[in-house]
Amino acid sequence: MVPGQSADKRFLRALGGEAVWPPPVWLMRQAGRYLPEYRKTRAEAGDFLDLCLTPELAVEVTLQPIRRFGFDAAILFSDILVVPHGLGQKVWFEEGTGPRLEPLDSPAAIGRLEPSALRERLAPVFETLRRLRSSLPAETALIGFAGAPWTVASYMIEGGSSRDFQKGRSWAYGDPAGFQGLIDLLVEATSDYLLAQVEAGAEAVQLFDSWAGVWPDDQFRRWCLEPATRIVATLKRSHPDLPVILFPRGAGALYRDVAERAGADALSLDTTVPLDWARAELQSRVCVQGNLDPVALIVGEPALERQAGRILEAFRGGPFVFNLGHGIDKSTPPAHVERLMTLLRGA
Ligand SMILES: Cc1c2[nH]c(c1CCC(=O)O)Cc1[nH]c(c(CCC(=O)O)c1C)Cc1[nH]c(c(CCC(=O)O)c1C)Cc1[nH]c(c(C)c1CCC(=O)O)C2
Repeated sequence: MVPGQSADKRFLRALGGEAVWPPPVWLMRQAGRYLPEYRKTRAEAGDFLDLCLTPELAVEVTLQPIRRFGFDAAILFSDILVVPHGLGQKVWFEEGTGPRLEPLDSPAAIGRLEPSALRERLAPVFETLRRLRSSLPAETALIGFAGAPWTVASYMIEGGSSRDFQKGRSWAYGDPAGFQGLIDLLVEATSDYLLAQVEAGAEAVQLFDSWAGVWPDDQFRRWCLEPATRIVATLKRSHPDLPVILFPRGAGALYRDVAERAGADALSLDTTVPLDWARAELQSRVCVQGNLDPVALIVGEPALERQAGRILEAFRGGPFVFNLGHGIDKSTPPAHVERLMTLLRGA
């Protein structure tokens, strides 16, 4: 058990391999701009990074979707880009353009990162988790998270979002040893960051590899699968019972390699993963989580019931957590989330 973990929570039982029915549910990006109460707190905070690093506000926005919908798990409110911030890279969020970073453009710039400062710089995140553990309902599990090394590296190198991550991929092909240096640094920083989250009260952790789907298979194994495997191993060395969820978004057929080799307890499936294949090849090995198209949730009925129904039918009888295939969109009507919860609780 991880510190203070309670194994009777439905979400944790599913991650442990039980077929829990009706299935536990939470939604990626469940705290966010589709909620009016989030927009209000966000306006008070000013800067997005301040919202992430002010425990009082981060606790409030984490709890907002729990109060409204009663999800089985709360995910820490933060962002994957607090890790570059914790390493000393300049990170800011611009209205309309999304995240911006001072680009890391040389091996020398990697040398200037400060892994030893990360725990102190991100101390407010751990305080947020401690407060959440004492304020969440007894049946609600608390999820910690981090971005996976490749996805975080891609933002660090590009200096923000990108369509195809050409700079990061070019570095990996042109100077694999140098790029490995950055990935290794991120494997260690991410493992340490997640360990600190667990010590502060996270009962499960999810690793988001949102851009895992851009690589040929050999590069995927080197830059996505291997780093994730190392992080899982480090976490399990200190906390053998800590459930770990991996989200190699867009990995396609390579999801099976992840299920077989990474040592994770659960895989979060993106919207394109075929249900029958996932049931046979993935759910036989790990708990699966997913994978409703966020657009079906924007649209609502009748598409919502049809799409949610297919997923429930496919994964019933095995370890399963209902979720989206990617984060909830800001244009989603909260009433559609309400409708989804009614459907799921009556499954
Ligand atoms: C790639 C990535 C990021 N952040 C994250 C990922 C991986 C998951 C994915 O692929 O969606 C993960 C993330 N970001 C956020 C959370 C909070 C927890 C949750 O509710 O799930 C989580 C788990 C809050 C956020 N992170 C961000 C917001 C919106 C900021 C705002 O309120 O203006 C939220 C609620 C900002 C952010 N942060 C990031 C981007 C690209 C953006 C801009 C996009 C946008 O504006 O919607 C980086």
